[in-house]
Amino acid sequence: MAENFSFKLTATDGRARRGLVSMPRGEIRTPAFMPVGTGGTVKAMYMDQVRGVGADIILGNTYHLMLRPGAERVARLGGLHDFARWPYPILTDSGGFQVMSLSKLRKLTEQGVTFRSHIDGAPYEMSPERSIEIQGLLDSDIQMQLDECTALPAKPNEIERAMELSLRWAERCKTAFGDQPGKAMFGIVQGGDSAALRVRSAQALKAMDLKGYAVGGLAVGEPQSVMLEMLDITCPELPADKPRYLMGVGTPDDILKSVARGIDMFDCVMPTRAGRHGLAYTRRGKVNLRNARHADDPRPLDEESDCPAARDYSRAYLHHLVRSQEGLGAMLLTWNNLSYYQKLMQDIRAAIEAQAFEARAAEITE
Ligand SMILES: CCCSCc1cc(N)cc2c(=O)[nH]c(N)nc12
Repeated sequence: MAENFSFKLTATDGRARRGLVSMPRGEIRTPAFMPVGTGGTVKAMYMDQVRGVGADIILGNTYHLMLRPGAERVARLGGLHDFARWPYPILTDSGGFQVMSLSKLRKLTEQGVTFRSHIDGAPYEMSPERSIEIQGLLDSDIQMQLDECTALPAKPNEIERAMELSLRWAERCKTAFGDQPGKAMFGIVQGGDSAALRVRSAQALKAMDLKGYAVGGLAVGEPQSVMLEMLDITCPELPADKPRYLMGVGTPDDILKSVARGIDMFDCVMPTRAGRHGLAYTRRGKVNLRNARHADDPRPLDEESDCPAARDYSRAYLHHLVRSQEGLGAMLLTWNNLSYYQKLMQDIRAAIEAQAFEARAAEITE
C-alpha cells in the first residue's frame, strides 16, 4: 500500500534538512520547489515537461479554480489530476490570500470572506469549511488552511487580529478536513514581523498536531532580512518531524538562505512569470532576452545544461521570439527557468547530503 502521508528526514547540515514526503500519488524530495499551476496549468508548459525538469509536485489555486471552471465541474470530470493530466501530488492554496489580492468588494468576517469575482463580478463567499470542501472537490493532496495574510508594514494590533483569526480558522479547517488517509492539511503560521506573534501562532498550530506547517505572511514586500529573521524565530517552534513550507518564496538567494534556516518546501511565480516576460535564469545570472545586445549572439543560454531550451537555442533566436511576442519565446524561457530552479534544488539536496556525510565520516574517524 502506498504511504498514506509520511515525512522522513534523511540528512541534516546545521538547520538545513534533506527529506522525503511520501504520499499515494508520489514522493516529494525536499528541499523542494513547487511550480505554480494556478488555473490547473503551469503556464506555457506541457505537464510532461514540468515532470521532465524534475518537479515532484505542483500548486493549484482554490480561488482561480472555484471561479473558473468551478470546483464541482472539476470534481465531475474526475478531479484536478485527471483534468490537468498531472498524476503526481498537488498542493492547493486555500484561496484567502488570492481573494485579498485579486477580488473586488471583499468583506472579511469571523465566518469567512465574501467577495466578487475579478472575472465577472459574481458574488461568492469563502469560509474555512467551503475552502476545504473545494480543495476536496479538486482532489488536492495537500490542502492549506484558510488564513488571513497581513500585508506588511502593518500595525501590531492588526497583525495580532489576523493571526488569531487564522488560528480559529485553522481549527475549523482541521475539523472540516477530518481524517483523510493519503492526504494532508497544513496549518499556516502568521504573525507578520512580530517575533512574539510568530511564536504564539507556531506554538498554537503545533498543538493542533497537523501533518505539515506553512510559514505565511512573508514575501509580502518586507526586506529579506525581516523574512529571514522571522524564519529564525518561527522554525525552531515547529515540529522537526513535519514538513515546513515557506509560501511565495522566492529568488534563488531567498531559497538558499531559507533552506539554511530549516525550510523544506517553496513555491514562487518568479521562474514562470519571468519566462513570459523574456527573462532567463542561468548559472551566470539573469539574462533579459528583450535586450538588443542579444540580437546577433549565437550562443545558447547554457551549453552545459540538460534542458534543450537552455542548450539548443541561440540567444539571438530567443531574442527574436521575445521581441516578436511569439508564444514559443515564453515556452522556451519558462522551460529554461523551471529547469534552472529544479537544478538549484537538486544541488541543494546533494550539498546537504554531502555535508552530512562528511560530518558523519569525521565522527567515525575521530
Ligand atoms: C499558489 C500560491 C501559493 S502561495 C500564496 C501565498 C503567498 C504568500 N507570500 C503568503 C501567503 C499566505 O500568507 N497565505 C496563503 N494562503 N498564501 C500565501
